[in-house]
Amino acid sequence: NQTAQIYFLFTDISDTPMEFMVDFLNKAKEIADSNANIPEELRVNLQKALDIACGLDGYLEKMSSQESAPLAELYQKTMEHDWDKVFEEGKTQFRLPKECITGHVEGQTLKMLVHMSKAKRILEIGMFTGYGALSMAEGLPEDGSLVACEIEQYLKEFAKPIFDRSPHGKKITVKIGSAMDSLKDLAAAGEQFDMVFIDADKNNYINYYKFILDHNLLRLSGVICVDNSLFKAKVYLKDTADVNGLALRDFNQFVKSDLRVEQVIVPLRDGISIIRRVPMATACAGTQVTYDSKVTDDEVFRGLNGRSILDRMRLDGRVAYVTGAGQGIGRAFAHALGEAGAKVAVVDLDQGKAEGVAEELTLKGINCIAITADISKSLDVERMIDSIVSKWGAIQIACNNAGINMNSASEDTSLKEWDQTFDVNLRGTFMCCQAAGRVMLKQGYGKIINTASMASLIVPHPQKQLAYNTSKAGVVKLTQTLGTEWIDRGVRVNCISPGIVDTPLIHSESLRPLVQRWLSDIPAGRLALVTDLQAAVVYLASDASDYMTGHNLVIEGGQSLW
Ligand SMILES: C[S@@+](CC[C@H](N)C(=O)[O-])C[C@H]1O[C@@H](n2cnc3c(N)ncnc32)[C@H](O)[C@@H]1O
Repeated sequence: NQTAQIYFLFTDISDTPMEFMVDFLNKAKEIADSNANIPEELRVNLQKALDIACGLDGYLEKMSSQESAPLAELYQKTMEHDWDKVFEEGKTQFRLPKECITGHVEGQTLKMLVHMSKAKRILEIGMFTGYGALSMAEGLPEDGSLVACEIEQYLKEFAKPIFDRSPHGKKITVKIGSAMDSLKDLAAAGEQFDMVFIDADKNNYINYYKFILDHNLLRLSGVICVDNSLFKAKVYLKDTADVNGLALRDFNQFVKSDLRVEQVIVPLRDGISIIRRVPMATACAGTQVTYDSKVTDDEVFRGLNGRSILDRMRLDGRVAYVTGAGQGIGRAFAHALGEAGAKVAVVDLDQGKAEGVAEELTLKGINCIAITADISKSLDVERMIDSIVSKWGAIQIACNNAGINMNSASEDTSLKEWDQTFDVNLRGTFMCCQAAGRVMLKQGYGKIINTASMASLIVPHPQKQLAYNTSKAGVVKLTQTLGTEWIDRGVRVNCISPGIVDTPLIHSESLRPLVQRWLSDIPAGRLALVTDLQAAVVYLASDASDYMTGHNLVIEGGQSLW
């Protein structure tokens, strides 16, 4: 049986419930085969059970993504090493069984959990030769880090050359000593982790777990993974006398009853518990928890409607549009709203640009459509709103960002330039606000975010831009008026006033020489980047800003204050 052969390549000592099951079935099958009185049907059924049990681990190995070359090397080096000899030579304090390595499927599972939980800081308790540590480090972002606690100095040296060969090894710091002492040091230093992997001495699991939660080593909504939580099935077998099995049984029960967390045990290999720290609202739901008298049990403590502040900034299920989204600030707004969970209509005068940004969003898994519209034309504005509503049935977020800027000395400003600027910047913004506002007033909910400008507050110089400055001052007054007129019907209107933003527009031949001059006027010492504005649009689009209306949120590196 080929799958059985693959399976036996990986381990020669039974260590997991499935491996024990295979052993027992093999023995039963042997007995059946050597006994002529056994009914054929029993033999056939035993073989079927054996095929299922035998095939599982090999199949999981084959179907899980391949491990990296350094991980494969680490696995092989661990398997080939003579661990009894190093123990007898006094190089390790304990006799280390090579089977305690996490290995391919579990390593990939941990790496996947790191990705899914977006962990940046990981704590591992019990590193052995570093297979799990390196697997998790591979799932971390470039600036992520992992602290591995290990009692054996020998193992740190064993793992080092392979960590050094991996591009992810630099994320790992090994702390040698008893894990409990290391946890105390980490807590004293105020460290916190997004994910903890407990995989050391089984009798201490409960102490590690309690210490981690009681000393806030796990951040809010962090995850603890625990290896061997099925402990060779001993946690649920009635006749268990094994101390480690009993320790794990108590541990599982303790976690199950702990209101601060939720747990599942995944029956992979020897069992992996995934334990999530729950928000206070979930922890307290349906329970009569009585706190210490110093605790104020209110919405600040539990989170408004049970949602933490970052959850309240999520835009999942909302429909947004952004005008002028083909480039610059509008493109950054479209990405930001999409990343926060909204569906986004990417609106631009230039069809190619709108489609380009929509393609970017699609690649990131954001639901979107591209719409070509000239927002200075009322028919285009109506068509834009109608197509969004017919596609998605609502509009919760309207981001009126499209604008133009032309430079001329005021004595030379033509009426054509004035009208064109006002047609887009003010009349166009008004038409968009009105069309989106009508939909939102009917819904009883909406967030309008207009792009104004620092030019609404100061007169940027030395460039001359009368029409632009005046139109943007108009956008602020439009925002204030609508913001107060519609708030009692659930529609908030705010605007963002960026300072001078580093977009292709300011690299034009006429403006480029002015950059040095502008920089000397900006306390922050640099121009704004479009990414500096993204959090503001998400905040104003979210429930977290519900009490804010008619506001002009100025983001200019302090320029308007000098
Ligand atoms: C099951 S192995 C860890 C496997 C490892 N997580 C991996 O990915 O391959 C357990 C490790 O915990 C270490 N260990 C046991 N007791 C410890 C303690 N009190 N403090 C720190 N490490 C300990 C052992 O030396 C051993 O290397």
